Amino acid sequence: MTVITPLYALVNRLGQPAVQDGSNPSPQTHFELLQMINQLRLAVETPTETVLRLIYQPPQNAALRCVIDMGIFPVLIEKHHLDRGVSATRLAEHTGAERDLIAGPSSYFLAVRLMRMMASLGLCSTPAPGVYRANDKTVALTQPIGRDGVPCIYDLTVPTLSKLSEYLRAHEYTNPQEYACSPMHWAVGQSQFEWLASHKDQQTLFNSYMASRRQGTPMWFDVYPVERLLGGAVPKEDTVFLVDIGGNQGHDLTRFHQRHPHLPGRLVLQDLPKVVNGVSGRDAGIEVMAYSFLDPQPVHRATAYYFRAIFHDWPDHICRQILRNTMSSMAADHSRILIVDFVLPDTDTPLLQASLDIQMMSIGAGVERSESQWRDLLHSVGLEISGIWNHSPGMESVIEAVPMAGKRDVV
Ligand SMILES: C[S@@+](CC[C@H](N)C(=O)[O-])C[C@H]1O[C@@H](n2cnc3c(N)ncnc32)[C@H](O)[C@@H]1O
Repeated sequence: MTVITPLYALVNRLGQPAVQDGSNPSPQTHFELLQMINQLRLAVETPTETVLRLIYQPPQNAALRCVIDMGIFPVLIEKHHLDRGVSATRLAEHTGAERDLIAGPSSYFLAVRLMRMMASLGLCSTPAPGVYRANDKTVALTQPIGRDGVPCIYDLTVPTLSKLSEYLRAHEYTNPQEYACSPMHWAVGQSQFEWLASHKDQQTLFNSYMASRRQGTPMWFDVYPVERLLGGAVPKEDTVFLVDIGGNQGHDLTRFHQRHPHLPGRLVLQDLPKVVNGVSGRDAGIEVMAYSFLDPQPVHRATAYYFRAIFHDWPDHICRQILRNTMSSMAADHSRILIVDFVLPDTDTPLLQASLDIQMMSIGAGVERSESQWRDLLHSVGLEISGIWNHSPGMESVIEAVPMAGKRDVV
C-alpha cells in the first residue's frame, strides 16, 4: 500500500497544470503557490531544522538593516556591476570604512560576513567566492519599499518586539487593548504615531514606505466596483465624492484621481498635521485637510469615507470612536464607508497577515481582524457590511459598510 505523506501530496499538487503555468498565474494560484511553498518547506524540514530556522531569524533582519544602511544594494545594481558582480573589497571601500582601512581586512571581512547572509536570503547571488551579483530582489531593496521600508519597520518595531515577552509576562498574558498602554508604550514610552511624530527621520521613511509598499499590486478601485458609488444621489462638482481618512500624504487618492479623472465631486485627503502639513494636492486634484479621526468628521454627506490600513492600528473601542465620528457626518441615503484591511481566514492564516497582527498588537494594541470580528465591530456601532471584495486571499479586502437603518444593495 502506498502511504500518502504530506510531502508526496504537496508534490502532486505542485504538478497540477493550473499551478505549473508559472508565467501568468491567477492571483488565487499565486497565493496557493506561496502557501504550498511554506508547507513544502515544513514537510521537508526536520523539527530540529524548523526550530533552528526560527531561532536565528533576528540576525537576518539585523544584517539586512546594516546592509541597507551601508548603501550596498545600490552599488550592486550599478550598470557596470550587473554582469560580473562586485567584490567584497570594492564593497568594503564603498562603505565608508576606507578612510583609515582602505578595504583592509577588517572591513573586507565584515562585507563578506554581511553579504553571505544576503546571498543566503536570496537577495543577491555569489558567482565566485567574495563576489556578489544583483538579482531582481536586489533591485527592490534599492527602491523605496526596501530602502525605506526595512529601516522604518526595524526601528519602529524591534525595540518593542524584543521586550514583548517581558511585557506579556508583566501583564499576566492579557490581550493588549489600550493604545496608550501598548507594549510599545511600555517598552519605549510612546505608541506608534506619537513615536513617529517625534522621530522626524523615521516619519519620513514611514511616509515613503506607505506610498511604495503596494506598488505593482491592484488598487482598491481595481477590486471594488466604483460604479456602486454612483448609484445613489449623483455627486455634483461641489459635493465631496471621496474622503481618504488617514490617507498619509495622498498616494492612494492621487492614483484614484489618475484612474478616474472625470468623476464629479471633490477628493479630500485627511491625516495628522505633522503628516499633511506641506503637502499640496492641487496638481493631483486633491484638497488636503489636517484632521484627527478621533474627532467628529468635518466633511459632511460625502459619497464615500475611505479608510485604508487604519482600523488594524487600533483596538476595538477606538475603532468604534472613529466609526461614530464618521457616521455623525454621513448622509443616510447615500454615504458609504469603505475599509481596506486584511480579512483573516479562520484557519491557515498566511504568515504575513499573522505577523502583521503581532506587530499591530505590539505598537498600538491594534488587531488584524477575521470576517466575524469585522462584522461584530461594525455591528456594534449600527453599521452592516454590504459587501466584501478581494483580489486574492493574500491581499487586503475592500469592505463596504452602511448604516443598518438605511439598508442598501447588500451583496
Ligand atoms: C498604516 S498608515 C496607512 C496610510 C494609508 N491609508 C495607506 O494605507 O497607505 C496609518 C495612517 O493613519 C494616520 N493617523 C494616525 N493617527 C491618526 C489620527 N488620529 N487622525 C488621522 N490620521 C491618523 C497616520 O499618520 C498614517 O498615515
